[in-house]
Parts: sequence; C-alpha cells; structure tokens
Amino acid sequence: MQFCSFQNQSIHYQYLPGAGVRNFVFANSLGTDFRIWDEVVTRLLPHGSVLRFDKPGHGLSESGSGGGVEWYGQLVLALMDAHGIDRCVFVGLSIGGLMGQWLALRHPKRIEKLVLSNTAARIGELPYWIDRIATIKAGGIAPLADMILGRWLAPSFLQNNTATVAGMKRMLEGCALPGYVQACATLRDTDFSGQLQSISLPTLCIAGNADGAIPLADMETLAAVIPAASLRVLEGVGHIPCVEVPKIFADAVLDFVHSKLSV
Ligand SMILES: O=C(O)CC1=CCC(=O)O1
Repeated sequence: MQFCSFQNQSIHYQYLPGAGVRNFVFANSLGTDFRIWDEVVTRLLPHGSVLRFDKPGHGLSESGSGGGVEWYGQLVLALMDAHGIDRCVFVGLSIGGLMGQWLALRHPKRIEKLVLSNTAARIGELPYWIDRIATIKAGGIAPLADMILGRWLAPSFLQNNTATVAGMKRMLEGCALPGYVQACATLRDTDFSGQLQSISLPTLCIAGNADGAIPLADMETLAAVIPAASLRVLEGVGHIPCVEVPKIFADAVLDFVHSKLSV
C-alpha cells in the first residue's frame, strides 16, 4: 500500500513501474476509487509505468478539506514529481477528465498525450450539482446509490453483472461525505468552455453512447473543439468503460499512444 501526505491530507495512490518507456497516469470519476482501472492497468503495464490515486474521501484517501480542479491537478503534479515522472499519458475519466483539461491548459509540458474519457468542458448544469450536494448533505449517499449506478452503467451491464454492480455500489457508499461533496462542488464550479481550443496536445476522446451522465453531444463538442482530438464512441457502453469494456478501452489507449499523431 502506498500513501503520501499532500497539503496535510493522507492520499492513497499506487505507482507501478512498468516495462516500457511511457508513464500512464489515471484519474477517477466521482464516487469511484482507483480499482476501476485494474484490468486496464494489467494491459498497459507491459508498455509503461502506472500511477493512479484516490481523491480525498474516495477509496483509502483521507476526507479532509482538499478539493477543486486546481487542487486535484496539483496533487497529480506532486505525485508525478515524487516518482520522477516528467511527462505522462494522462487518462482522465469524467471529473478525472476535468483534471486532464486543467493540466493540458496550465501544464501542457507535463503531458505527452491526453485521453479524455466520458467527460465534457462542463459536466452537468449548476442546479444539478447544487441539488446533489444538498441531498447528500441531508441524507448521505446511500439513498441516491441506485440512481447514481443507473447513470454509471449501461442497462445491459447492470442486468448481466449483478456481482460487479453490488461491488461498485459498496465502493460508492463507502465514500466519505466531505471528500465526495468537495468533488461535487468541483463539478459545480468547473467550466472549461471557451478555453479548450488552446489545448495543443494530441487527444483521444472516448465516449459511451449509453452513458447516463454525459450526453454524447457533449463529447462530440469536446472532440470538435480541441484541435488535435479524435473521438471514439463505444456502442452500448455507459459512463465507466474501463469497467464495462476494459480490453476495448486499453486497446484504444494503446492504439492512440502508438499512433504517430502529434502536433
Ligand atoms: O456520479 C455521477 O453522477 C457520475 C459522474 C459525474 C461526474 C463524475 O465524475 O461522475
């Protein structure tokens, strides 16, 4: 188990040295911990090292006052620095994709290639996050868990993978409220609309057309606005493709990483 202290908060992370020259850094979605990348990581390790982490209040990270897209981005940079990672292939899912956009805009030299999975320049509307925060503060996560799983997972996956779904529900309900609420507040407050045309990095956008949280149109806009972006749409896949179709996800990342696309 690996932990570090970042701004007085205990952060759970994992650094796995890999065989290849690349460094893959993963950033999670709201309510999930870094285990969602397990099967993708197994496939990427022959190609490079892996760094992944739990946001405050998620997984084994402490649930303190840390949060905000810049705070999360600085945490990523600190973890990279601690492991001598100068540049990485950054793979961000949902709110993790917002961290990727922040890094690509503010610290582009630290990113070799960018993978934005199931994310957008702005995720959801302001009233949606205000309401989610108020409901969670009043009653906790459990009463919303089934609704959230319906946003996360495609209907066919929900129906056919009951053991995995039960495990993911426990992962979600295990989040500590302050950290979870901080992440919701980050989603409420972050909007990169109007800025993304200045991202100059090769970028792969991955969408699922059964995503219950991010409309496909938002991913299409993201891929259209970032100059060197391409879009891969996964048919019948929901918000967390690294869990639903890890082999397809890993292959998409590897094809992108090995492609000659550069700017
Ligand atoms: O929890 C959800 O509704 C899904 C989600 C939205 C942003 C994110 O990171 O996850």
